[in-house]
Amino acid sequence: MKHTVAVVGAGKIGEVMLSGLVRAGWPVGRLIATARRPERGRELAERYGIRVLPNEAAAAEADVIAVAVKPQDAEALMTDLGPKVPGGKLVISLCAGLPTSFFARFLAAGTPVVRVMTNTPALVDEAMTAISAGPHATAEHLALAEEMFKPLGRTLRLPESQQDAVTALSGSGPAYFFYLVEAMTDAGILLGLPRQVAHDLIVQTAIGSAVMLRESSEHPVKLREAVTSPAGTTIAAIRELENHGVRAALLGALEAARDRAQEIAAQAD
Ligand SMILES: NC(=O)C1=CN([C@@H]2O[C@H](COP(=O)(O)OP(=O)(O)OC[C@H]3O[C@@H](n4cnc5c(N)ncnc54)[C@H](O)[C@@H]3O)[C@@H](O)[C@H]2O)C=CC1
Ligand SMILES: O=C(O)[C@@H]1CCC=N1
Repeated sequence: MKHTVAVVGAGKIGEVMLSGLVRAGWPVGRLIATARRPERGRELAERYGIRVLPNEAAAAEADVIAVAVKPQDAEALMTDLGPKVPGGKLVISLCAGLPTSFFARFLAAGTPVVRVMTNTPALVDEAMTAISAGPHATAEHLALAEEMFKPLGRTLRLPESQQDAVTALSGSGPAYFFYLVEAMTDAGILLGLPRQVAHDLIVQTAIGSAVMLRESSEHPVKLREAVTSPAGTTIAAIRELENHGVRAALLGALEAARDRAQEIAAQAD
């Protein structure tokens, strides 16, 4: 924790990351945020006691520069900031789609770049973070990225070629589960339950199922079979899911998310 980290573009995911680092005991004097709007900067400084600096000053002071702007804003940011990033810094990209080679284009030769895809459950220290080495990133740089993201949940090292799939699966993944909970709560209302009761029932069911998935050594198919009684209620519901092509819809949805990541990269090329 002797490193100073600057989160450039501390919006939703940047704040999730900063809040996790603060909870993990990263010294607040070693955390810097940058923000486009001054009121956003003041909000972050008040909420976390961290410093808020302009991009260039943040990059000069930090050893680790985490880029958390939208991919569509990355080119403007890097055109301006990239040439001003002093040598010897580690650049971590949190951006969906953009390859590390995109960032290398704007940075001094030899600047190490690491690509990270995390997710919002970092807010409750249950993130899934995938870390990939880009140009000039050594084992030491990957270990430093892990040191930053491990307190926020699980981390995994993967080749960068798998990052668009990771983005589709675990980066966007929380949204799919929230969407399911939303839809199942509506279903409970359709069946006559009060909204709050339906919400509480499905949230606890989601938590219980997630803990079983993590802690039991059983395959998900086995876990589902154990709920599915012959001629029972569950199989009646599963027939409906199959009739509506929910499995195929999920395959298509994740493919669309992966394709969108590739499109973002192509647009930045
Ligand atoms: N929201 C999520 O669950 C996840 C997002 N990501 C990635 O994180 C990045 C940010 O996403 P969000 O946090 O959702 O977006 P966001 O829009 O909430 O945050 C981006 C922030 O960057 C700021 N910004 C833009 N240009 C700037 C500049 N030149 N200087 C300083 N600040 C600047 C914006 O004002 C905004 O506050 C994206 O690249 C996205 O792909 C990655 C994993 C999960
Ligand atoms: O929707 C997005 O593009 C970002 C990347 C992963 C999660 N949110």
